[in-house]
Amino acid sequence: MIHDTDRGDKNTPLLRIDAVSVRFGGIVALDGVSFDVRRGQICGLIGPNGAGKSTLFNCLSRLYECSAGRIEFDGHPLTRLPRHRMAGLGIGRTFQNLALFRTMTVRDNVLVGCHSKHHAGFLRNAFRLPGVAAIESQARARADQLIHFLDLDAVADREVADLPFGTQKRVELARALAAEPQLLLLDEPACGLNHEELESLGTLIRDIRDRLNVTVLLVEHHMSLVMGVSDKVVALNFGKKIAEGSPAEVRAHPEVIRAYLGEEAEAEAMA
Ligand SMILES: Nc1ncnc2c1ncn2[C@@H]1O[C@H](COP(=O)(O)OP(=O)(O)OP(=O)(O)O)[C@@H](O)[C@H]1O
Repeated sequence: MIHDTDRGDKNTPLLRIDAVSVRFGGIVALDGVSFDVRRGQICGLIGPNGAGKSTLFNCLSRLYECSAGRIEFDGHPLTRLPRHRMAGLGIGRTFQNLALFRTMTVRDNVLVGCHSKHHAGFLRNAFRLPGVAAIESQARARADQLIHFLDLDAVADREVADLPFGTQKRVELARALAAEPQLLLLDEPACGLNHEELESLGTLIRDIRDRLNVTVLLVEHHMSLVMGVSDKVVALNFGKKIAEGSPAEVRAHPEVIRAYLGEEAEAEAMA
């Protein structure tokens, strides 16, 4: 619908995490974690509380610096990029606790996302120089497409603060997609959703990949969602990668069972 279909070399992983470690004083939040995410993949990242999932997301958004290791995005080292170059690079993100402009309408929130990619520059905007109107109308068209894609037409002109939590989460998704990311980082998208919303979330994540050509890295505690939607799953525990593979492989991995359920459950599962 909206995205370029062929960006970058198809054989290079879109995201390469290579021996990444993050330390906070004496705490090792990530300890030599490596894995790749291929273009067009939905990759689930799981692990018990404190495993290091958010720390990894924060490294990908450059909110945290890696203490060691390297992250490559689309073949380029992300770890050396200045923070101000992150906007427009092609990594979109949603947050566990929504990060929306609550007193703005749905449409304006999505437009903010469009402008983070196609800003016309302060002087151009201030003097309404040629090109500004075209950029503005492209942004509006794109916002309308995404509002429709996320089934937000009926609330497009309502203030975000007045909407149910599940709807606000879809607004956040629309805004992240408005910047035309190649990679979308979803931080616990199922958290706080009701049963019905949960059911449609899996389909929506697949649609984002299939119809918008966006690669997805998903942190999620809701196991049936992450196992149902992911092409591959990476499991962390105490900052280390303990398993990587298909959902079925990771679900059956003894270290994953031990991390989630304790050693007794592992013995039961093996029996
Ligand atoms: N800014 C920080 N300062 C100090 N310690 C931190 C910081 N951020 C994370 N940590 C620590 O790093 C470890 C990994 O935390 P992280 O939040 O990445 O885990 P998580 O897998 O996302 O957990 P959850 O599922 O509960 O969100 C934890 O021990 C946490 O306390």
